[in-house]
Amino acid sequence: MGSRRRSTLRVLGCALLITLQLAYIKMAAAENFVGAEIANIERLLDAERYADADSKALLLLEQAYQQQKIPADEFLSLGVLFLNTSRFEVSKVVFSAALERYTAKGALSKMALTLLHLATSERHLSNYDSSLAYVHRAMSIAQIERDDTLKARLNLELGTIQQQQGKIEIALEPLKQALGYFRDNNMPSEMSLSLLHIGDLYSTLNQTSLAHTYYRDALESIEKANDSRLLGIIKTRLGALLLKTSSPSQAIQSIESGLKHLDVTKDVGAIAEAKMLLGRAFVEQGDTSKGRKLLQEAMAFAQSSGQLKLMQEGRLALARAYMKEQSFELALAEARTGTIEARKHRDLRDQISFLSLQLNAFVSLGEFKKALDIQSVIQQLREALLDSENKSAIEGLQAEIEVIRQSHTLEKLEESKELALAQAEQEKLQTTLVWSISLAALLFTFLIWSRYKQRQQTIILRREVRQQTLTLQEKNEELQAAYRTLEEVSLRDPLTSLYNRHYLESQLPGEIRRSQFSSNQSTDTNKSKQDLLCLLIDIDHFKRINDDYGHIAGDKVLASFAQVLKHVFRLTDLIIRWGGEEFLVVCRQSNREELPELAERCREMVASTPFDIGLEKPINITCSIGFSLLPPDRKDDFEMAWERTFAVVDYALYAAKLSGRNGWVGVIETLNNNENKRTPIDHKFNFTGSRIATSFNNVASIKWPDNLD
Ligand SMILES: Nc1nc2c(ncn2[C@@H]2O[C@H](COP(=O)(O)OP(=O)(O)OP(=O)(O)O)[C@@H](O)[C@H]2O)c(=O)[nH]1
Repeated sequence: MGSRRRSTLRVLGCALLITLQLAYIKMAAAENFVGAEIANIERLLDAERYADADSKALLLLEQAYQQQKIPADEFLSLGVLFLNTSRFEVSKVVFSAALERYTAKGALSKMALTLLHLATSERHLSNYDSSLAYVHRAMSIAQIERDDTLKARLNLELGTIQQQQGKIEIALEPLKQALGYFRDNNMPSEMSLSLLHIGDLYSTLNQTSLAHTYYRDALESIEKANDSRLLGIIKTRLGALLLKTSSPSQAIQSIESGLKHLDVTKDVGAIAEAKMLLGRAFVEQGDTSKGRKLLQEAMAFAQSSGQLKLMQEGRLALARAYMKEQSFELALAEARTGTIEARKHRDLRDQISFLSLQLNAFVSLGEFKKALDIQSVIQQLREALLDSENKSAIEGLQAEIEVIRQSHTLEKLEESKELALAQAEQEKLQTTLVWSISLAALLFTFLIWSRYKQRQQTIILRREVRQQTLTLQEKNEELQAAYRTLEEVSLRDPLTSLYNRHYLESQLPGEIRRSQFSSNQSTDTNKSKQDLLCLLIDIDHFKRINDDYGHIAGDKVLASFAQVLKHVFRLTDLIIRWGGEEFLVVCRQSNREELPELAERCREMVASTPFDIGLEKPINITCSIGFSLLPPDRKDDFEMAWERTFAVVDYALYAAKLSGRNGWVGVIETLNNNENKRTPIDHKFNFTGSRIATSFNNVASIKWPDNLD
């Protein structure tokens, strides 16, 4: 008997071991699969088969979503691959997936790193607002984590964004902060990159000798680190500077030497930038056809990777080349397109450059009236630019004045300290003299001295207390920022940025109490805006969208759907992603009579909005809505009121779906005396009667769920 039990146990043990091993092998196989796919994608990128690499990466992402298993670290490194090959649209999508996963896991450091990469991708695509938003989110995490290296890297990115936005003076501050940190911590590559960007700023400001010094420093710092990519970039920037000081042949030499370094690295983005510069240099030297060829090559790359800034730079150079060749009409066409693009992106400097070109072309064509018109537009733009630069400069000056004021105060303090010391010395001499005369004088001097000492002690103590208070304040602010970040993470749905049901649960009891209190307080005349309204909205046949176009397209529809809801409802209404493709809206300070109008506005807006899912044509969708007054009948406690309301709107939504979708059904209010026949909803929720509204023919045509059984 005993031996049989032992052998049964052994068999069970073996089975468990095999199951565990199989699960492990399955997991390892999935990871190996992702790893192998990423290696394939890397090979495609190396072979410059970008379109194939893009679609393979998106497919991999889709599969990961379907299996609901996103290996965040692998996707982070995949994103970096795309970022380094200037495929910014794809890198954005891949980083977003990794960020979603890291956010769910609460991995703060990884979140911050991914946010930084997202900021870089958005910057290259000239989406500066999003880029800045990502940097600020990452910065608050770096603060919580006290990660100074990350802070410095974020400052470097921040300065680069501001530089590209044309905010030259403002950009200098974060770049110098980053440089200081990298220098103190002996990080040559990062230091060199910061020096390079500061050099760029001075070059934009036409302070060429300062720019040259920074570029030289950047070169010196990188030569030790032997980083070909940076070496190449710095040499091309030096070339750009030489071009400014009108030495095209020297510029060509420097850029070509830079290109040699870059060719080894296969950094296609940096190579395109260098080709752009080389093209400009050839145009400047007079070899316009060679220059134009290089410019067009670089512009094609800028277009394919969505880099507007680079595209505009190329367009400007191309227009100048046409001017040199006296092809004024062609130059005019390029300059016009450039002006329109620059206006679209509110880039004043670019607008002025392109308009100046148009001006020259019109003068050359003898069209002086047009030239004069353009001249006055340029003048206005220059004033606007001066205005915005003045504002930045004034801010900078104010900061400088504050620093000078502080240093003056310190100097004064120092002087008074020296005076005090001299006085003490004199007193000491006198004391010695007096001491030799009488003991009483000695005692008197001792008293003065001890009082002076006491005062010193008090000053030191006060300073320490002030310091401690400051540190405490800083800690308090950091803690509050950390709380705010954590609250954001747990109360928002990452896909649509709408609040989730946890948020509703935290807000609703207060709202219900407030509504009940104000409707008890108010007279009949001002009761009109005291109701709470509840609408449950569900996208029709959403599963088909996932099945037909894929999960990523489904996600895009959900995100755009949330935007439509924000248009339909007021800022003060609570819009919640209830789950999947279901959304719940609670309207405050409303009147129950508004319910049908609101539901119809929402239904109509959704049905008439085209939803872009990345295909050639947008798709159309519809939604169904169930609604009710909140609460529909008795003024119960919060739990009862909310449970009953949700059951009613859910039932009404189900009825809307059964009655044909793309419509709404709901309860405006319940009635104490009922003259009409009770509907299935009255029976279901024990209402004496109710006022029902619907978008379908009439109340009698509604197909109620219970009628089906
Ligand atoms: N893309 C995407 N799909 C989701 C998400 N959450 C839920 N879904 C899908 O939404 C679909 C909901 O399908 P159903 O509940 O059958 O409803 P439906 O197809 O909209 O049909 P009706 O509601 O009856 O009109 C399911 O296929 C879910 O997988 C999400 O966050 N993203």
